[in-house]
Amino acid sequence: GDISSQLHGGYSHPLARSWQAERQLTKSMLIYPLFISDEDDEEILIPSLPDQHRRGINKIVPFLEPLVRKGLRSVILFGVPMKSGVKDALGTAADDPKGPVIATIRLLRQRFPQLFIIADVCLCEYTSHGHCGILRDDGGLNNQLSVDRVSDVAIAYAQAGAHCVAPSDMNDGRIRAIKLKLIEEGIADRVVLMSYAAKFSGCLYGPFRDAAGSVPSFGDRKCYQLPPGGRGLARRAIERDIGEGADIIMVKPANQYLDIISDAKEIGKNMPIAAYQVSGEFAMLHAGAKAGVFDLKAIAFESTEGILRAGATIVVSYFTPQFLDWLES
Ligand SMILES: NCC[C@H](CC(=O)O)[C@@H](CN)CCC(=O)O
Ligand SMILES: [Zn+2]
Repeated sequence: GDISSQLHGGYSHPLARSWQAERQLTKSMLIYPLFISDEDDEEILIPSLPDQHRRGINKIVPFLEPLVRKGLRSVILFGVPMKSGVKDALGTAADDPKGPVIATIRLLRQRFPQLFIIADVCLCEYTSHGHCGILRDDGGLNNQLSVDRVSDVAIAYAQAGAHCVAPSDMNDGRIRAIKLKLIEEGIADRVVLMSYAAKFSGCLYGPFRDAAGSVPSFGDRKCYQLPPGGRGLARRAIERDIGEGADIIMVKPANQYLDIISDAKEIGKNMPIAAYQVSGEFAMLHAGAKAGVFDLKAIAFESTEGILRAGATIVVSYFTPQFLDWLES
């Protein structure tokens, strides 16, 4: 037939096939989530999140040493207060100078100078009600109080030495508030502001909430995380956060939201786009592999390469430790 119908030759060799990808997965694209307990010697497997643990500050360095040696470049910290009586309506413990996140930021900065430390910023792990902000009497989020509090926590993490703060709260205007406070503190030039700009409500965060003890005590997050059908709303949230000063835009979840990642890349064409393969997506892949649907390593690569194909060059992945081995070989 007509030679123009012949495409097979262009991908007839493994190297030619790899050349078809616009972006190749490398170790430096990967961010590894860590759950930091306030029980210093704890190291507990998280049943619903395969291969992941909640660790106290005394267990973090020995765990990270081999990973850093293998090329781990970045971690994102989630504080998990396990001690009783810590949580309150304001999430006061979030920026406790002796709390797990601030202590771990300081420790990791000192122990692993090359490691890029990202602090997730939210209140849901620290509030008695489990919501990502401060509540009004009617149970909704008080936007001003929530934004004031979230931005204060972000500054505390930055002052403690976090290279990057990543507010996952989804309160309106928190990016602008954090950027302004970073400028006021004179540290805006040394802190990356990564916005969870398009973060959707839905059913894919269950294992994380088990791990972090951050299940809302009532209601849900549908009034502040985006509705899964809201593609235009996500585009508006991305545009807003870019305008408010975000340095990196993150989309979350990832594999169920590849169109949003490509929208984010189109809108934020001049900036890096991150995506978070969340706990439910990760656990689902493990369940599929366990059920014999596919090989775990194969689906880890195929799902992550799909996230890159959509336009992300930064991936928050619970597969990171294995990728450090798989990308080596
Ligand atoms: N701050 C919200 C945490 C949020 C899940 C939730 O809505 O509870 C994510 C963490 N940023 C969950 C991440 C995950 O499921 O892996
Ligand atoms: Zn939250």
